[in-house]
Amino acid sequence: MSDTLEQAQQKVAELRNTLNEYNYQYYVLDEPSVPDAVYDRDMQALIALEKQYPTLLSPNSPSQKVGGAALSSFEQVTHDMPMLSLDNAFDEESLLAFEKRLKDRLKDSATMDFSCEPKLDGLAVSILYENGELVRAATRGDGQVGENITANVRTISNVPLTLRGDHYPARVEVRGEVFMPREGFAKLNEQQKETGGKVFANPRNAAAGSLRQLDSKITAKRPLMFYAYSLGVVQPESFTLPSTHSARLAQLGQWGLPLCPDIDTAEGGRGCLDYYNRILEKRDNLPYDIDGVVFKVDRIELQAALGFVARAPRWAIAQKFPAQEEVTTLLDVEFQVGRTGAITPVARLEPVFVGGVTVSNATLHNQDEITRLGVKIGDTVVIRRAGDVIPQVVSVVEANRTGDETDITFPSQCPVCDSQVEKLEDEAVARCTGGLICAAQRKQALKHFASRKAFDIDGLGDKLVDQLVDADLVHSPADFFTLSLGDVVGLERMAEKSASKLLSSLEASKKTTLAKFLYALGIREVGEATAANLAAHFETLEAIRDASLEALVEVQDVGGVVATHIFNFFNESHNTDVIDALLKEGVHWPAIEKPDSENLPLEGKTCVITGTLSEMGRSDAKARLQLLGAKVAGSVSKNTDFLVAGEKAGSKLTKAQELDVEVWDEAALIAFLSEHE
Ligand SMILES: NC(=O)c1ccc[n+]([C@@H]2O[C@H](COP(=O)([O-])OP(=O)(O)OC[C@H]3O[C@@H](n4cnc5c(N)ncnc54)[C@H](O)[C@@H]3O)[C@@H](O)[C@H]2O)c1
Ligand SMILES: [Zn+2]
Repeated sequence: MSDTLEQAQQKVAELRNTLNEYNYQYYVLDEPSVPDAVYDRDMQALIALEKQYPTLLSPNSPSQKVGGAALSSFEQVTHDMPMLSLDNAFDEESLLAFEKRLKDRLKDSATMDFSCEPKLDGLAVSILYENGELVRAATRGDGQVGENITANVRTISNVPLTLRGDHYPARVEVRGEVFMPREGFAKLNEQQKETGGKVFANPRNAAAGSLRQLDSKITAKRPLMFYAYSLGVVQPESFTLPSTHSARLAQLGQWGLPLCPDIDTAEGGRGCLDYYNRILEKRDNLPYDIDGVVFKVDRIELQAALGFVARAPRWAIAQKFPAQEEVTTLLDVEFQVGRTGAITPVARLEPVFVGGVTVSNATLHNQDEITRLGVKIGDTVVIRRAGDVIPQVVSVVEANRTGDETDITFPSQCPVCDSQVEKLEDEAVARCTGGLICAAQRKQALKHFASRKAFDIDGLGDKLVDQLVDADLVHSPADFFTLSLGDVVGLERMAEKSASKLLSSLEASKKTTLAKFLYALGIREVGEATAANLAAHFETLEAIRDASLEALVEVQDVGGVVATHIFNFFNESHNTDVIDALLKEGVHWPAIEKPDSENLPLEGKTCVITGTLSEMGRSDAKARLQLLGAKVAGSVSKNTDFLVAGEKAGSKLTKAQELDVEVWDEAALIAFLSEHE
């Protein structure tokens, strides 16, 4: 390094300023502005400079202090014994160097035992028990003074309010980590999004934000947990405790304190490295976030001989895992159309190494998420990649804004097929409405069209649809009907016999029903039953095409959302072009004769369907019963006129028998239908 002292001084001042600001955001506001990896790099740079230029060292440097401060809104607690931080190791060499330092200092080269513990990513808490009763709990704060959070800690379900057994010190302080398991974190953020509450960047912030609440009723609703990892003050001093840290942890366990199930012991630095690798491998499958592992000299006597430096014990070290969060630049946003038409904004990133791989794309989920993040193109963004989960943009580093960033505009037209994009008010997802022609949705739409309950085209399975699309022979359903024998025979594994069979089943499928035709179009949320109701209600395709939203909600089982899907579908000209092409190819159906509603055989009757109907399927049965005037309900009551019970019918059948409701088996249903349809 060729820094002059003056340059170094300036750099040190800058780093201290930056780190103090990061500390404030992280410890006071519980809202870090940068990922830990960025903080750790700056801290390591500061430590290196202070080592190189010892005259620059100051007790006020962030490298010498335990980060954090007690908020004045809480009552303050002065710790009887300071709550310190931990030194960090970022690679094998620094861990082995740590072991060597210990041996040199102890002037003893014997292999040492270490207590090995996952480094839970939450916040340190001190819990004081007097005569076995929880009397006080506090945060670490600046290490000397913390915040009194007794009422909040009492709400954490696995923190015992009284110790087990009858042999414990009159006064004992337990230290450990309060954290939020991943599952609870994900649920909490879902809820917060729904209710417009604060969405947390990661489980550590969620834990800190939840614990440092002035209203403990809020804390009580948060899925927090506690694991103990050390003892603080113990009185009377004469109370006999085990002579190793690991045995003391076991003792805490006997008093009823929860311990992390993955703690272990190891021999020497090499043993520690084995443990590190073992836990690293498990990391993604653990139910909670950890940012590394902690190694502590196991024998208390040796710990005492080693002592402390300014902000951390000499006898412990945290070996950090590769970062799961990093910063990078958002270069652009592209919009991808999924198989169901859902449009997802994808962030194109300056490639960055995070979570063990180089990431150059991350999901932005949807428009609401873009709005929530307030993210713009050109921003410095925090990316998170944990396990196999798709990388996410978690926040924007606003401090890096230059003013040249540009807004992200969600397309109003599908980027693949140019059809209108539909976004319902209470749905997060925007969708392409060009279901029949959108290349992104093509295979899915065509497979649905050919399927049994739709056009029921014999011999046209999913694989063949893939082949036809890949060979560029079919773009929309109407193209099926223009296929020539030559087209089909040209495909791989297609003999002439099966090709001509396919053409004749295509021909046969042209004769269908209006209900099947509507179902085959693949309109969102229009299943068989809805399609049948639409057909019965409107009778002709023209009437449905021209129907207003108001007219559509008149149909049985059609609510506002489904009506909007139908309305938008028929108002997309790409779709109506395909429909016209299908009709031109000769697709037809018999006219519906309106049954005389006075004389509908099941008018005014309510029925329930349960069990497995092997011949027709429940939704088909439902649609057909509805066409005959029946109301199909979900549960059996005394107002039920009859129950259709297929195989393996359960509680509904029992209930019907109890209430003396008439029961039809599938054969009875089929007989009734064939007589009345
Ligand atoms: N992103 C930011 O802006 C920002 C700001 C400040 C700090 N940080 C992060 O916090 C770290 C520094 O924080 P720190 O001073 O709390 O130190 P630390 O997190 O590196 O280590 C000390 C803490 O580890 C925790 N811990 C978990 N398991 C433990 C165990 N088994 N035994 C003992 N302790 C255990 C305790 O809470 C303890 O206070 C930085 O390395 C950085 O990753 C980030
Ligand atoms: Zn499209």
